[in-house]
Amino acid sequence: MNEEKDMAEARAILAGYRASIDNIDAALIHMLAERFRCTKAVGVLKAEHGLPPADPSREQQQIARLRQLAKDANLDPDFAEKFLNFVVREVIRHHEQIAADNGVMKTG
Ligand SMILES: O=C(O)C(=O)C[C@]1(C(=O)O)C=C[C@@H](O)C=C1
Repeated sequence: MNEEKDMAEARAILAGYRASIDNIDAALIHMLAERFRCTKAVGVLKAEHGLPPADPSREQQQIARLRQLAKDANLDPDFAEKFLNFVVREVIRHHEQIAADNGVMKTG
C-alpha cells in the first residue's frame, strides 16, 4: 500500500522534473536557432568579403570565456568546451557551404 503511494509520489515528482526538462530543451532549441540565424549572416558577410570561415583565435577566446562561465555555474568546463566546439564545427561547415555556393574566392 505504502509502496504504491511512494511510487505514485515518485512518478508525480518525475513528471514535474520532466516538464522543466521539456521547457529547458525548448529554450535550448530556440537559442540555437537564433545563434545559427546570426552565424548564417556572418557566413554571408565573410563570403562576400573573402574572409576565412574559421577564426581560431576568436575560438580560443570563446573557449576560455565559456570554460570560466561553466566553472562559475558548476557545469563541467570540458563539457562546455566540447559543446562549443561541436556547434562551431557546424557553423564552419555552413560558412564553407555559403562560400562555395557563391563561388567566392579571395584573390588578394
Ligand atoms: O566569429 C566568427 O568569426 C564566426 O564565424 C562565428 C564562430 C562561432 O560560431 O562562434 C564560428 C567560426 C569561427 O571560427 C569563430 C566563431
